[in-house]
Amino acid sequence: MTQNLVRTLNLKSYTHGNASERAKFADEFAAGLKETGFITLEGHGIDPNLIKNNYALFQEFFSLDEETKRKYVTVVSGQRGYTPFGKEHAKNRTVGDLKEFWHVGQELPVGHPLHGTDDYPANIWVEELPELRKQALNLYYELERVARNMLEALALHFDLRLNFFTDMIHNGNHVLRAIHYPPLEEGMDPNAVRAAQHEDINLITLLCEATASGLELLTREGEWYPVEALKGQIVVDAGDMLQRVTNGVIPATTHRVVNPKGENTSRYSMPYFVHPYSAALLETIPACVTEENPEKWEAITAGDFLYERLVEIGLVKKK
Ligand SMILES: O=C(O)CCC(=O)C(=O)O
Ligand SMILES: [Fe+2]
Repeated sequence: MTQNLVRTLNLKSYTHGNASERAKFADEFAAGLKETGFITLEGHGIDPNLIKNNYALFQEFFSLDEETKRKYVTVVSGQRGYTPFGKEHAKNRTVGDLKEFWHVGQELPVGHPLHGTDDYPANIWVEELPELRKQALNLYYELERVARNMLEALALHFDLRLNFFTDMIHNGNHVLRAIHYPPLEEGMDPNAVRAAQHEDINLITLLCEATASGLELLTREGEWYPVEALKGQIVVDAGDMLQRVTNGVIPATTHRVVNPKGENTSRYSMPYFVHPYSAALLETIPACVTEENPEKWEAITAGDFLYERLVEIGLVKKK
């Protein structure tokens, strides 16, 4: 494979461009999501040191002893704090993925009607790493800013009002997930993989460059293809919720993380799952319904959709 299938875009041509540059960015973003499901993004303006500091702090967290880490396992929903190794599995699989991770969620102001509700449990923080809170929240809101730009561009592409998606993600239930994939151990389940093939649940996902390769996308021709990001790039892909509101015009991207082929080392990554607020209705964009592409899904709230999927992947028990 000589040519890179994944398009690289520069966000500055949207945020600082003229009308035609903005339209070009929007159309290329949508084209990338349709062709391969991924694009790599430059010019997003996130300070490389912020990403570096977060990786360093989360690496420190994952290297704490098991007993200390287990203090941060939450009972609420797996949506905040620590999830131990092997718990999450892809939809329709029973073997757990070879990863442990930490979740940071939206912080709503005290007094906000949704503050502290089941949908927005409070974040928990690591006593042993007091610096983590500030660094993780800074990254969280920087990624939210980039997500807003990307979703506004998508609205432009679909000829919708520009705030069509950004209204949905106001106080969105986004999750920043810091993942550690430890080195493979001898005697592990031969079927276990770092992250089995799946689609993300949310609208779009932004991933700061991981510390090692392994991420792969499934092409429309059914072949696995490595997604490589250069230092400082963010990779962006489409989730189930975007597939749903676009009536499949933008399919959810199937991807996975394969086990290391060369050196057996840890891998760290930080996906940011961009979610609507829980009561937002996932309704089909009328222009995405045509005679050849009749409406596929009924409207559902983002919260109900998320709940169904969290049960399927083992992070939440059915009520
Ligand atoms: O680790 C990665 O690069 C991707 C992880 C991922 O796909 C996920 O957690 O949904
Ligand atoms: Fe994913």
